[in-house]
Order: sequence, then structure tokens, then C-alpha cells
Amino acid sequence: MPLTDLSKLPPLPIPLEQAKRIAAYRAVDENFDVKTHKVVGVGSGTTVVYVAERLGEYVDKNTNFVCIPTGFQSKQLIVSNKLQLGSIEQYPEVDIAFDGADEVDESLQLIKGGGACLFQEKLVSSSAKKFIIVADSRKKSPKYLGYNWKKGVPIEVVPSSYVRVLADLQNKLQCKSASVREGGSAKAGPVVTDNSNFIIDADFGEIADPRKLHQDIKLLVGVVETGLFIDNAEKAYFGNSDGTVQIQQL
Ligand SMILES: O=C(CO)[C@H](O)[C@H](O)COP(=O)(O)O
Repeated sequence: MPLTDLSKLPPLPIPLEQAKRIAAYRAVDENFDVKTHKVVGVGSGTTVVYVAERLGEYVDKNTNFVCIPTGFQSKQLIVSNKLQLGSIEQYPEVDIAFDGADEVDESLQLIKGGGACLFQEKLVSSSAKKFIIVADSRKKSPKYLGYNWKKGVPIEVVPSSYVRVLADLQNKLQCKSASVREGGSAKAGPVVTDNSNFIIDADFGEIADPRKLHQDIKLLVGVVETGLFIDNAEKAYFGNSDGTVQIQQL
């Protein structure tokens, strides 16, 4: 079946969703090569929903690409769009990966982990030859990370270490504030990740040197991974609700 013509997409009731969809569809169409890309990473979040939807349109009897999830939600997206599901253990080399972001700076450094999937997202994206970001235009930072995303850097930690990591973030790395992410009305107590860990959100204000901050956090005992994605993405697609897309690349 031919791909849906982008100019003939049925309108969505929410403008922000239109922005996400156009960014995702354009990113897939302009970067995914169905002939050569056999292993495709599918990230997590609300924008990637449209990546999976568009990839689903490429499936026919002549295609044989496998999709690698970055967590439970991502696995569901792959299955529900009738894409072939694989694992990073089976396919440690990924041809291309698509994912959302919480903030993207001028150098394509990222904050991710707003959806608590950062470890598997980093495992898959850093195993990919090409990593493409899909987002609505609110995610584009005017300068430094931390300008738009005020919730802090997500950090996945081993549960038993959370008290120690909170103290180290404040005493050794002078973060402004840090707390374990709570499930809110959806769950009493902390959010538990797909890897059975906790997430700490640590506010460092605007981050002038995300590489150094990532390295410093990573050295703390108990830290599994940080939501700072350094030198990983090669292109970002930022959608607007009027159907335009801004592309940022190095
Ligand atoms: O990092 C993530 C999940 O851990 C998401 O990619 C990020 O939060 C962006 O999500 P959305 O597309 O819903 O804005």
C-alpha cells in the first residue's frame, strides 16, 4: 500500500499532536531507508507514537526490518503497528533509531527521560548508526539545556542508593534541588522504571557544559545512567501545528 500523502493527512483535533505527527512522519520518510535499514530503534513517549505509525505503513510482504524497543510502551507501539519486534540482545547493532526528547540544545545535546525510559533509550540510541530526534517545537532550546525543561535532569539509580545519590548530587555536584520521582495519583511512592530502578530529577539550572555534568553524575555510586545524551543525535525534526517542520543538524 502506498504511504499516506503528507498533504492529505486527516486533521487531528489537538494542534500539538499535529506538530508531533508531522515531525515524526517527515523524520521517518527522510531518514528511513526500507531497503538497507534492517534494524530500527523505536523510542518512548508521545511523539514516537507517530514514528511507529509511519513505520507501520512501510510494512508489506517485501519488507523485513525488525524494530527494537526502548521499554514497555515502545514494545506495545511496535506490536500494535504490526511491526516485527526484536531485542537489543538479539540485534546489538542498530541501523537507525528514532526517539523524542525533553529538550534539544544548539549542539544537539539532549535531555531525555521525562518518561522514565532513559536507560534503554540510551542503550538503543548509542547502538545506532543514525539517531534521529522527533519533537514539537517547544523542545528546541534557545541556548542551554535546562532553559525550557525545568524539571531537572532525569537520573536512573539503583533503588538502595537513592539517599546516597541525592546527598552526593547536592554536596558534591551542587545541584539546586533533587528528588526521587513520585508516581503521583497514578502510583503511591516512587516511579519504578522498566529496569526496576528509581528516577531522580536533579535541577542544575541552565547547563553550560552538559558533557562534564553527565560525566560527573555518572561517577556517583548508584547511578545507572543519566538523561543527558551527549554527541548521540545527528538530526532533530521539530514540528509546528501549522504543518511546518524545522530540521536541525550538525
Ligand atoms: O525521554 C523520553 C522518555 O523517557 C521521551 O522521549 C521524552 O520524554 C519526550 O517525550 P514526548 O515525545 O512525549 O514529548
